[in-house]
Formats: sequence, structure tokens, C-alpha cells
Amino acid sequence: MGQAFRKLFDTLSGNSEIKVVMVGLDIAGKTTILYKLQLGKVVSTFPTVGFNVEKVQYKNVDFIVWDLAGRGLYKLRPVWKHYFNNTDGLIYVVDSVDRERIGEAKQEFQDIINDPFMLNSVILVFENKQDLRGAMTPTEVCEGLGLFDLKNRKWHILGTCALKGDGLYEGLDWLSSTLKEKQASGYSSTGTSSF
Ligand SMILES: Nc1nc2c(ncn2[C@@H]2O[C@H](COP(=O)(O)OP(=O)(O)OP(=O)(O)O)[C@@H](O)[C@H]2O)c(=O)[nH]1
Ligand SMILES: [Mg+2]
Repeated sequence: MGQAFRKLFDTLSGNSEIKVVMVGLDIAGKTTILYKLQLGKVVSTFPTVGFNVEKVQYKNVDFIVWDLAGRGLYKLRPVWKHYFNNTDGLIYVVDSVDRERIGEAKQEFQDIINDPFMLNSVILVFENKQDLRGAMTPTEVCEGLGLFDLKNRKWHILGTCALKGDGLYEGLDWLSSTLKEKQASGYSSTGTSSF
């Protein structure tokens, strides 16, 4: 079904589908987040090889969530477009206690959001593992990733704990409302945070 026809069909039926790509360094908690959202429970994970993709149904919206392996993502760069094409929303997951690799996380984040296939996607940052001591502050993560410097991008940052589920559905709410607004009226480049 073509994109335009699909959107029309969605509007008429009251349902909609949102494509989300979830990335971040290895061990940030992406796969834990995916299955907490989909199954409502914490599953045992192994480092992802390649990707997982699942449909998460929430409030009349089907979120098709692509969870890409943190390790080896750069090796896939020549084929990023196969994952990133038609992405509505990016979820970038940061391990809040991994201060040492915030520079690496920034480099990857900037490369992904500037990929030609991602220029139209809205950006949701999950500052994950908020349950652990010594988590970075929101400001540290925003500065660490270069969020305050983004121009013409709609972004939002949320503190999350994948084990308890804190912040995850709030993130989906932000994605669906922001994408609705964007579809209706274009968008601004401002960012917001809530912790
Ligand atoms: N304390 C705590 N641990 C978490 C949280 N989220 C994930 N973890 C743990 O972090 C580890 C890595 O989680 P994964 O979901 O496999 O991480 P990933 O980002 O998918 O890693 P890759 O597949 O290698 O890219 C697991 O032991 C999880 O249980 C969280 O919010 N708090
Ligand atoms: Mg994984």
C-alpha cells in the first residue's frame, strides 16, 4: 500500500502506524525497552545481533519499533537507508551511568540524526537506567549529545527505567502527539525535557 493511500486509510479508520527506529550504544537498554513495551515484562537479553522489530499497539496507534544492535551499527552504515527510510521517530537510548562513553554516544547520535534518511524524523531521547546511582543529570545528557545546538529539529528527552517501565509510555505519547502536530502544521525546532 502506498504511503499516501496508507495515511488516508489510517485517517478514515481512526488508526495510525508510526515507524520508530531505536538506536544507542550497546547495553543502553534498547531491547529491554522494546519487550517491556510489547510484552509488559522484563525479558533476559543478549547483545542484539542485527535487529529486532516488533509492533507495539498503544492507544489506537501501531508503533513499528526497530531495535538495532548497538555494537556494529557503524559497520552497517552503507545499508542504514534500509533501516532508516520512512522513519517517523527516532528513539535514542543513553545509558545514564555510562559517562565514559557519552562522547561516543554523541558522535553516533549526530551521525544518525544527520543521515539523509533521518532528517525528517522527530527525536526522542531516553535517558535510561534512572534507577541506578550516579545517573547523569538531564543537562549533562543534553549537553553531552549536543541537543541544545540542534536547529530545525523537534526533540524531547525523558528519564526512563526500562526495568520498571517508567517513562516509556510517556515517550510513545510524545511521539504520537508530536507527529500528529507535525502532520497538521509543520514544526518548530524547540526541545523539551521532563524528568
Ligand atoms: N538497572 C537497569 N538496568 C537496565 C535498564 N534497562 C536495561 N537494563 C539492563 O542493561 C543490560 C543491557 O540491556 P539490553 O536491553 O540488552 O541493551 P541493548 O541496548 O539492547 O544492547 P545491544 O543489543 O548490545 O545494543 C541488561 O542487563 C538489562 O537488564 C534499566 O532501566 N535499569
Ligand atoms: Mg539489544
